[in-house]
Amino acid sequence: MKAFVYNGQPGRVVFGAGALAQLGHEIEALGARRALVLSTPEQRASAERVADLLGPRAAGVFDRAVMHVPIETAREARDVARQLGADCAVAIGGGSTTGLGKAIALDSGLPILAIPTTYAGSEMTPIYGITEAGLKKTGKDAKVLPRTVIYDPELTLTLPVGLSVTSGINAIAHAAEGLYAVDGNPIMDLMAEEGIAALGRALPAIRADAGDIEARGQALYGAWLCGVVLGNVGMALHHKLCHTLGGSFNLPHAETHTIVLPHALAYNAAAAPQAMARVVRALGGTSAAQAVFDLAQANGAPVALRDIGLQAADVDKACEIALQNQYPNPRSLERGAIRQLLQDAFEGKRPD
Ligand SMILES: NC(=O)C1=CN([C@@H]2O[C@H](COP(=O)(O)OP(=O)(O)OC[C@H]3O[C@@H](n4cnc5c(N)ncnc54)[C@H](OP(=O)(O)O)[C@@H]3O)[C@@H](O)[C@H]2O)C=CC1
Ligand SMILES: O=C(O)/C=C\C(=O)CC(=O)O
Repeated sequence: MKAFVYNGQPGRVVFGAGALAQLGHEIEALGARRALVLSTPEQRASAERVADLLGPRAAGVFDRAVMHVPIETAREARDVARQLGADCAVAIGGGSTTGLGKAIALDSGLPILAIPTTYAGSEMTPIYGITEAGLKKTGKDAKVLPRTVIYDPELTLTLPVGLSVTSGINAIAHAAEGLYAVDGNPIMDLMAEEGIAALGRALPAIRADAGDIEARGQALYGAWLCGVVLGNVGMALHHKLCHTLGGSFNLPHAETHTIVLPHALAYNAAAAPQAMARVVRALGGTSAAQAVFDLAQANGAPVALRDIGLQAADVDKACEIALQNQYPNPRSLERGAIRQLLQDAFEGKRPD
């Protein structure tokens, strides 16, 4: 076995249908007395439910979370947290809301209690992202890792099937890249394979019945494991491409991950055969790239970048940006092959 470094990250998880009922106990365990509840505008009702459960421990609701954490929103939320004397942030929602909690924690050190309702996995990582003047900057800081995570599958029953599938494949992407990360390790490999397998089982079941609580639980379990992998090891080509396409062309996050992942895996296949074998073991089939493509297509997800807003003229520009500030990757980035990868993803070709 090759040498490796493993960093265990602290964090408490309360998991199960109905787990939201544990919120009061968990807030008390954090020693918090004035929690600021965060949500997107559309999920305000969930935030109010959380505030009701917190009773006198709720300092207020801030419902203006948006994707990629614009600095203006982060500043506004930080001001509100200060004015209300908040000593904790409770984030209920997807990666956008957790990301806002992280922006507050980065500034103030307030502990975060996260209640995820998508499969993005941000709640398991010390990674934050803030967008300023159209540029998203990401970084790592232990302060932003949520102290407690409540995974309650009941809260995900309203997540539309289409988003469930693409968000689940966003999670699979974290694990798949973790399998060939430069700083990967056998513990993360175990979690990655188990996380991919859980999502591979759950997504078709959710498509068949969005109210299947067992499948919703499997999906959250998979998202948890994949999020841990993202939080522990580095990202590679796939995440770089997605950050380029999301950041510079404003493409939707989970859909972009879903479309790009099969092509990134095809690009890396020969350079990372053991990683590919684990993905195949988790999803079935004979090729990791095709297994992910088929999972997406069979469950109604978009497979072509042109269908989610990328213009043909943007492909060259995306290629140029993706080649700058490269993330470590098992296969070196070759301009012609990356251009072809993007073209294939643009057209929605099934990888060979
Ligand atoms: N730092 C990290 O480690 C990571 C960060 N991220 C970041 O997180 C963001 C993406 O996260 P993601 O979760 O995909 O995006 P969002 O948090 O924006 O959620 C995606 C969609 O899911 C909907 N939704 C969420 N919960 C529910 C629910 N219970 N019922 C119905 N609809 C729901 C939201 O609807 P509505 O708009 O109505 O609220 C939204 O349209 C990006 O900014 C990404 O960069 C992602 C992964 C890891
Ligand atoms: O951009 C961030 O907030 C940090 C990481 C991610 O979004 C990971 C991902 O691309 O899903």
